[in-house]
Parts: sequence; structure tokens; C-alpha cells
Amino acid sequence: MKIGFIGLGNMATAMIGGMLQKGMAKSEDIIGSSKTETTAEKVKTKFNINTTTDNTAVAEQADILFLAVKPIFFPEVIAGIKDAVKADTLIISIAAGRKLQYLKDAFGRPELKLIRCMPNTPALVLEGCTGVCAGENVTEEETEQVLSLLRSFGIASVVPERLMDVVVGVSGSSPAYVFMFIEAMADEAVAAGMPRKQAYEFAAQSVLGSAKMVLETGKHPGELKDMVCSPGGTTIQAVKVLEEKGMRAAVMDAMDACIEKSKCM
Ligand SMILES: NC(=O)C1=CN([C@@H]2O[C@H](COP(=O)(O)OP(=O)(O)OC[C@H]3O[C@@H](n4cnc5c(N)ncnc54)[C@H](OP(=O)(O)O)[C@@H]3O)[C@@H](O)[C@H]2O)C=CC1
Ligand SMILES: O=C(O)[C@@H]1CCC=N1
Repeated sequence: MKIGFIGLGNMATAMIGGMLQKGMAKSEDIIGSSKTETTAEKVKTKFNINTTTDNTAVAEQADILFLAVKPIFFPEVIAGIKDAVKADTLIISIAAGRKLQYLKDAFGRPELKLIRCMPNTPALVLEGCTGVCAGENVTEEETEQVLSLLRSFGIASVVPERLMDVVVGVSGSSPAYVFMFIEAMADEAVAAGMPRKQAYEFAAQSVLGSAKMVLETGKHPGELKDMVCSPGGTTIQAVKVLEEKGMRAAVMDAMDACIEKSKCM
């Protein structure tokens, strides 16, 4: 089975890296294309996969074909490959905002098997999170096949298409907010005298451990927060400042902006 990627940028390389690390695909089974020779060469060297700048060559060979270019390039990319894809190829868009109906209209081939998914870059370290919705021609077995491929680099679940923009906000884009939080914590640790490398390590490990507690204890995040806040202690002072500065509202407003942008892309 050949897995094709059109677009070899941040997200495609995170997914390829995850699939190879997990042994879900062999390097000889992955082919990819990019706009420039420079990227094609770089990705070829990094993963030992076949790469090209010829999208049609990838589209012709792929049994599973990921469309991993920016949403604005979808019209030109699809126009270039629509007659080359095989009728039984599973075509998976990873673009924010591009609806199944858009893909159906752009390909103009009603028989094609179209899927939309929204992964995130932690796929690179096998901790990805992917939402998936499948078009009408895709069977349950094919959806399961795609889910197991995506699960090679993290969790993956089916969501109704109306929630795909929410998936962009809560997992597709959210690593950026978390990286900002880690960076800010590390900056203050540095301001208070800690060496920078150690500050990133301590901040990141604390985020990792906290996330694991939410996932593994099943406890409400508020209860876990309360466990840290000793009466009259240090943590509640930090919590008070975060509430005064509107941290929760800032996160919710930021996600609202992200979800709205996804809706109108
Ligand atoms: N980054 C993320 O965290 C996530 C991104 N996504 C989605 O993934 C998609 C890609 O995003 P991202 O990886 O960040 O983008 P990048 O800008 O990192 O990569 C885009 C890739 O597309 C290639 N490309 C551009 N035009 C063409 C073309 N005509 N033919 C073939 N390849 C082309 C570029 O090639 P070259 O390098 O040669 O210019 C580049 O390799 C988007 O649709 C985005 O919505 C989804 C989830 C998370
Ligand atoms: O910023 C973006 O548009 C893409 C989609 C989700 C994450 N990155």
C-alpha cells in the first residue's frame, strides 16, 4: 500500500515521522511531493522516502493520499491531480476549513472516497490528536483503516463534520497556545534566575505531567487544581493573579477567534 503526501511541510513531516517511528509504514511505501526541489530533497534525505515536485506522480501511485498543502493552494493542487487519482484511493484532506462538499466539488468526480481530518504537530512525538470525518463513499472498514493509520502517532476519533472547526481550535492549533504557555513560564523562571535549558525542561515536564493526570486519573481539572493549592500557600496566589488577568476568558476568546477563522477559510 502506497501512502502519498502532497505538501511536505510542518504537518506532513510530523505525520510521516510518526508513521515511520511507529513502523506503521516503511519508508519505501511513502511518496511525497512539494512545490520546490529544496523541500523535496530535504524531506527525502530526512526520511529516506521518495519525493518529487510532480503532484500527479504521487496522486497516480497513492492508495491513501494526504492533501497537506495550505488551504489557499487547494484549488490549484486539486485541479492538477483530479484526473490522476484512482477511483478507490482514500483521499484525505488535512486542511483547516476545507469542507467535504468543497472537496467533492473541486474533484468533480462523485465516485471518489473523500475524508477530512485535522491532526496536530505532536504527531511527530507520537502524541498527536486527530479528528476525522468521512464522506459518503467511504466504508466503515475504510474509516477504521484510516483511524488505525492516524493512531500510529497518537489518538484519533471520528467527529461529525460540524465539529471539525472546533477540532481545529481545541487540538489542531492548540499546541501553539501550549508552547506559548511553556515559553512564558520558562521566561519567568529565567527572570528568577534559572538557566534557560533547565527552565524549558521544568516547564514542559510540568505541562506533560499535568496533562497525563487529566487523562489518567479521570478527575475534573478543577479538582486537580485544588489538590495543588495548599491553604494559605503559594499556588493560590498565582491562581488569583491568573483570574485577575482573565486567563480563562483569554483562552476561550482566542479559541473562538481560531474556530471562526476555520469556519470561513
Ligand atoms: N501546521 C499545523 O500544525 C497543522 C496544519 N494543518 C493543515 O496542514 C496543511 C499544511 O500546513 P503546514 O504543514 O503547516 O504548511 P507548510 O507551509 O509547513 O507546508 C506546506 C507544504 O505545501 C507545499 N506546497 C505548496 N504549494 C504546493 C503545490 N502546488 N504542490 C505541492 N506542494 C505544495 C509546500 O512546498 P514547499 O516547501 O516546496 O514550498 C510545503 O511543503 C494546511 O492545510 C493546514 O491547515 C492541519 C493541522 C495542524
Ligand atoms: O494555523 C493553521 O491554519 C493550521 C491549522 C491547524 C494548525 N495549523
